[in-house]
Amino acid sequence: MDGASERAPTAPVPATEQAPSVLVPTTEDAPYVPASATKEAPYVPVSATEDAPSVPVPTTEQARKRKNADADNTTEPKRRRLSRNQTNPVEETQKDIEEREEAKRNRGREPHGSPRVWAEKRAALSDSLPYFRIHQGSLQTQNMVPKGMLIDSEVGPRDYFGSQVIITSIGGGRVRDESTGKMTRETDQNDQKGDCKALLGHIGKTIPVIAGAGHSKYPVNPPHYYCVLGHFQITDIWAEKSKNSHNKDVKFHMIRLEKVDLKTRSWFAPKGVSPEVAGEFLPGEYACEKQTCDSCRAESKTKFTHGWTCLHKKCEKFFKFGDSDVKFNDLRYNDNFLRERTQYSEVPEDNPEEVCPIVPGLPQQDDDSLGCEALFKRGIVCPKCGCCSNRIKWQGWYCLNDSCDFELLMPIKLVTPEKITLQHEDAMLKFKAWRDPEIIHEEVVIGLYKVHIYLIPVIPDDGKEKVFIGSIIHFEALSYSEGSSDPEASDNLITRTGGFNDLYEEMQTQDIKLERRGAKNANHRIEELTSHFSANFGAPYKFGVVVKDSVAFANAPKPVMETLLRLTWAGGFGVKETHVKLKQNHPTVEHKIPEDFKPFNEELVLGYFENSKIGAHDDGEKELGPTVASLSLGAPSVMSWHPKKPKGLQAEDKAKYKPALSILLKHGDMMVMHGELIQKYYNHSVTPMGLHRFAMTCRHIKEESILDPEQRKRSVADGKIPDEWAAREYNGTKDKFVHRGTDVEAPLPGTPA
Ligand SMILES: O=C(O)CCC(=O)C(=O)O
Ligand SMILES: [Fe+2]
Repeated sequence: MDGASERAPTAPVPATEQAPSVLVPTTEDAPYVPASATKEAPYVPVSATEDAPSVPVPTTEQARKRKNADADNTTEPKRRRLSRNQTNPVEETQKDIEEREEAKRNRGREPHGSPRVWAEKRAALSDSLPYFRIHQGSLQTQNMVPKGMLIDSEVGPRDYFGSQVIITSIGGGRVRDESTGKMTRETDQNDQKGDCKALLGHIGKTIPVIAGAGHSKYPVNPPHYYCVLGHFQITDIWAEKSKNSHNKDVKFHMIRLEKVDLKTRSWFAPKGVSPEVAGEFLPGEYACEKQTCDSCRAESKTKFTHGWTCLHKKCEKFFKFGDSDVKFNDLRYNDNFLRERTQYSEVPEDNPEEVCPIVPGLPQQDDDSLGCEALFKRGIVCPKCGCCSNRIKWQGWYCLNDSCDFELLMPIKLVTPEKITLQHEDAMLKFKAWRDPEIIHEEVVIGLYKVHIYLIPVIPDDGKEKVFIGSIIHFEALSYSEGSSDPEASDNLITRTGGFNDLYEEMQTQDIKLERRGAKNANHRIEELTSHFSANFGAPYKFGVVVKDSVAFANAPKPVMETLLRLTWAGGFGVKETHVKLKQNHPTVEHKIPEDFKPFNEELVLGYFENSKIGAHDDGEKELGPTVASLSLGAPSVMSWHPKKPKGLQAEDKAKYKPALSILLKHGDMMVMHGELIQKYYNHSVTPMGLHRFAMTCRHIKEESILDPEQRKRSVADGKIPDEWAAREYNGTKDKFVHRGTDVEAPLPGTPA
């Protein structure tokens, strides 16, 4: 699959209603050298200076261009851009320079303690914390209630990061300036929308706060990129003003958060520094004065060293400081505002640690769960070291901290045939098949398969001749279609000894070593993982990605090899039948639909949990032959093909666009795509409708396409079918495994006598 290719982001942002406002923060561009997992390993600070070299992290637009789309995360919010000739209004003042120096000093300081929860990668953080499930943005909300917040690299001149107090601007409504890469605010922030509305409705509420090492005002050198700071109370939200790139005033909102537990020293207070210097105080020690505005009669705190101003944005006196011509960037908060502490009125049932524990509990399987429900695909926080750890392996969780040995294994319970039948019945009620009228549908029955042959054209622009570019062939295993055959019968494809139920059971009981892999921004801090788990057998499919742990056919487990024989039959039959049908007078693109079938030398196994899926992509890498065949086991799933460029539709409307073809792949069904142009003109996607599914897909990797001699040698060796398997074949007409070229039944290698 052109993996990194065209895979549409799959799931919507979980647990939040609005598109996150702050995107990949700017200092995502700054290099972060992950502290190795040991506590002593220092965090190498992101230098606060401008000359910090930047890591070329793709902007979302670049990322889109790079066609990454497989990730198990979020839809990417749209972002407006500033044109190149607009200038960034933020000029550096003397204060900025001093603060930058201070920030540098802070970055040299060791923290007083260590965080209870941490992560090096955003996907691990967001996968593991119920209070921060968003993969982009800085505020998680649920039904407009704030649940958790991240402060990272978007740091304004008045942002404050102390041992007990955090002040930051509320995200939303900013655009990225193309020339500087920084987020800037061009228009007034709407407080009736998004994060701002959610936060304004919850002053006094407590939420966990996470800090990213990209924050230039971090008071210490943090041990990891993302560290949970603890529970904070929202004490103040107010409006301020700054200038946009056209030097016009824009209004936006700031938020002040205060640590709930003021009695215990913060882990992120600098080590060896007195509480007073670290900014640690108790309620009653300081108070910020208030004044009533003589114009709007509302109260505002005296927040700035420049003196009092009305902070009610509709008032005519809003943000006016006497007669002086204040430069907004010069304004600083006064000490009393930073030092006052709010008495937290603790109602026992509202104890934030009970309502939302900073270290969430480990997932637990009950009698009714299989272990592959969506909940079990989430990450965990390691109870030993606090490291947020994605579920990467099919078998369970392994702490991502190299120096921690915690593991939590959770074998999935056997999915019985009865469970598959139930899921199948449910899917039949919900599924609506769809075929574009331009696609020709033919049907033949062979053995116990009802074979649907779809001849696929390039859907023509008006007036042009329709040209066929290949076929999609769906082998429907008859036992699950109308007029199903007797489940007890020995000729039942699914239930017979050695049939699909047995194959499915073997796949479940053998360790196939399925893993989730990096889909987007691989190896970077904002890497996303695929939604599904995978393992490759035979010739390595993707040098660089899956390849390192690809297993040669010689070492592949029996169900993988059995599937290879089954799909080889389906592929050969599909290619033959495609040409039988095309010869019935259908115009084709010559030479693009070969008549000979190139045997498979690769098999990719995908494992799907509940809600896993594979987003739109093609299997059109240049190394691949023209035929791809797959077998489905377990939960039924919807497989759809979309034209890549729908006529007259803008890219944004693509999501609403009907696929050209949608079929239901059921337990035991096989699917063949033949013709390389199908991959050029169409994307496909698969969405399972159940809890547990395997898809095994065979391809032909063209030896001659691998330029590196070492890689080519390995590809040929690994893709070689061991003699005992090569001596056998599947005869689909008779649903039998036979000695190759004969009619004589042959037991499969590894079958108990
Ligand atoms: O899950 C499936 O049936 C298909 C998977 C697929 O498209 C792929 O492996 O490229
Ligand atoms: Fe695919």
